Amino acid sequence: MTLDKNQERIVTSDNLLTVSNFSVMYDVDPPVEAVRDVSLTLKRGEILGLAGESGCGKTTLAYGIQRLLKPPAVITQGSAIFHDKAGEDIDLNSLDEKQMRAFRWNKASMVFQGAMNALNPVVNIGKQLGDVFTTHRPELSRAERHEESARLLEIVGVGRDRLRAFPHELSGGMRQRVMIAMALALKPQLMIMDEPTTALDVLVQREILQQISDLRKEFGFSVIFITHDLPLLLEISDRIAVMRAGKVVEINTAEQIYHHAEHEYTRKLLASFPSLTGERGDFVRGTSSVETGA
Ligand SMILES: Nc1ncnc2c1ncn2[C@@H]1O[C@H](COP(=O)(O)OP(=O)(O)OP(=O)(O)O)[C@@H](O)[C@H]1O
Repeated sequence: MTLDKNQERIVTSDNLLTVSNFSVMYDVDPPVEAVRDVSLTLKRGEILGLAGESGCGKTTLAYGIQRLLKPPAVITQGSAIFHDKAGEDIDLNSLDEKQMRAFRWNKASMVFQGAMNALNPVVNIGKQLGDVFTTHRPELSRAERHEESARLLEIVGVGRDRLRAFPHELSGGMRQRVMIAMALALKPQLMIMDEPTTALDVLVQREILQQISDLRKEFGFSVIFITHDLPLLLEISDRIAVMRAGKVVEINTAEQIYHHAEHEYTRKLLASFPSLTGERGDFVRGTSSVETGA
């Protein structure tokens, strides 16, 4: 990867996140070992897809990394280390609640499935975006907040002219773009997206994903993208981690996963998507994919 001159000395590694031996249990009767001894790394600027059938632990892993899990979930072992671009290694386990909240907005943000429904229906979207800056960038003036919010709406393809729109005046796709704008507001280094476009129609979904892929090149953030839509992951991911029953059974580039899957379960998963196996099965990777050298 190329580094700009100022960063050259402080960025020590190409990895943004190192997850080691991470396990999560739901302490119910009988206990559910939802994530079992997962280790993986996320590179700077890459899109890592988390694939696997419903219930395999994708969401639990992502929430666990972000310390968003609530009881009965218990992290039973392992660590997640964030390699900040300022050169510091942050052990997410060591942060208290307040530090973790700041971390979540500033360094790593999250877009959930159905996030668009989380917008406040009686507050216009410009104000809702502006509130992110009021809370986390109190040094900005009102005019600067306004300009930043407008710029964000522009880059996610909503348009600055919608600043005063209320959520109900926007389509589902547009509202989801607003949520992505919020997640991008503080220029995080990591975005975790959990089925962020599942509720949207296929064309809108593809358009938004293409945009995310372009934006991460422009802004240099990494993405962990969760979905059970493997064909979609093959299109947009640089690498894919396949999960089964709480474990990562295979992790490799999208091309390798598609053409040379090593694990029998990965091959089975691929075969379960007719669009990948029939004559029309060749998936087309967008021009936006990057070579990670993984
Ligand atoms: N609050 C809970 N209490 C008990 N078990 C839970 C709880 N939440 C999740 N689980 C279990 O943990 C396992 C992993 O669930 P998780 O939601 O992480 O999977 P997933 O791969 O994200 O599935 P999906 O794609 O359906 O969201 C499943 O067996 C699920 O039933």
